[in-house]
Amino acid sequence: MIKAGIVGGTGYTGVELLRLLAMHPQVDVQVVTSRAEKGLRVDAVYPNLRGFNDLCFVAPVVENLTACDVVFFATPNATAMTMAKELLAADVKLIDLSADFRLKDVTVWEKWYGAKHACPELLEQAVYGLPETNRELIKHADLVANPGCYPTATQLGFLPLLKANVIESSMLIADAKSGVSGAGRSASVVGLMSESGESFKAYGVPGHRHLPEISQELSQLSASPVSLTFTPHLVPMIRGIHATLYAPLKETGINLQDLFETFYADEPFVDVLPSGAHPDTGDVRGTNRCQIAVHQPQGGQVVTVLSVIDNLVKGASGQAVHNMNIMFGLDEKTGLDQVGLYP
Ligand SMILES: NC(=O)C1=CN([C@@H]2O[C@H](COP(=O)(O)OP(=O)(O)OC[C@H]3O[C@@H](n4cnc5c(N)ncnc54)[C@H](OP(=O)(O)O)[C@@H]3O)[C@@H](O)[C@H]2O)C=CC1
Ligand SMILES: CC(=O)N[C@@H](CCC(=O)OP(=O)(O)O)C(=O)O
Repeated sequence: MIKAGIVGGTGYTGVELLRLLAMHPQVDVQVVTSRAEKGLRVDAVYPNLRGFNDLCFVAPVVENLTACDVVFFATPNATAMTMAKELLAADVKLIDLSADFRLKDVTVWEKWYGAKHACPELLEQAVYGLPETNRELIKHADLVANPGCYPTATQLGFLPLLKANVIESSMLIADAKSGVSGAGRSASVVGLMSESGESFKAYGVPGHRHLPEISQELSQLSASPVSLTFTPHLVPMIRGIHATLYAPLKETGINLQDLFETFYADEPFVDVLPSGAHPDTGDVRGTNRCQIAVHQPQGGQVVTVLSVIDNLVKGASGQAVHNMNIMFGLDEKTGLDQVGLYP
């Protein structure tokens, strides 16, 4: 059994990790941290875990985690980087759900995250954990930077088109919408029912911190430079991301459906829907799946890709478990092969 620890076990992605790992046949969660709930039983704070977890929350300190084989950081940005070096030195593999190790250039990271990076020397060895692009590197990684939720939905939609070099990579548009759980569990005015219910707004239009992440990763796959306009929106739902992606086609006679189906034929967690489909976030809720549809409206010059995920699963904790399966040589679907909730 793989001995796992979770730092930040009371947040939305931490609790989602606890749910997914409770159903994983080869993982034993041995440590779960929380500063606020330290000493309390996990299943007293989260009764949905009764019968699946008899641990108590402990403090997030290195000494509590060094006996683990793998530690997941489900913590705010700038937290994992304060403990990563010591844990790696103790032979613990790390999967960070935050953005601490996603960007390769420390000056770019410090600009977008507004903090000083505590261990820029680890950025080089960190592997960006999008299995669909980095599977071979993830197999041998000790430190995995789990992708952001918007970047996951966006990259998976653009990837087949960029790899096939059939779109103008300097004119990409990503119009993405997220449910409110994307903002985490901390209390905030924007998360109030009376603020986000029955209402819909864009935010981060001048620049969102996921822009450099998406640009960095897509640039590595593209034959020509990538330029992206990215607009996130907050929608009144709890889970889910819907990304509507646009790009000009270099030519119009391409069989886009065939291109996407072939590209993702062997991917366990990317499901290309039949021609003409309109994916629904409700169909991937609670699953590690990304469902994608590709359209060419009126047979014109622009390709429109629709990409949906559950932000807490494929956009965070499910993808983290997928990465763990790859790092430990398990069948990639272990613990993740589930049918979504409906409705
Ligand atoms: N929500 C989402 O859809 C997604 C989130 N992410 C990323 O995953 C990470 C976690 O997100 P989410 O679960 O939403 O966040 P939450 O705000 O819901 O939870 C944060 C958790 O971290 C703990 N924590 C906070 N500060 C510290 C600290 N300094 N040291 C140790 N533990 C700390 C908190 O517990 P306590 O304070 O009690 O210690 C809590 O358990 C973030 O970096 C987020 O950006 C990535 C993709 C999607
Ligand atoms: C709806 C909402 O607020 N979403 C968050 C992004 C989700 C996330 O957690 O992103 P990181 O992992 O990169 O921090 C936001 O826009 O800040």
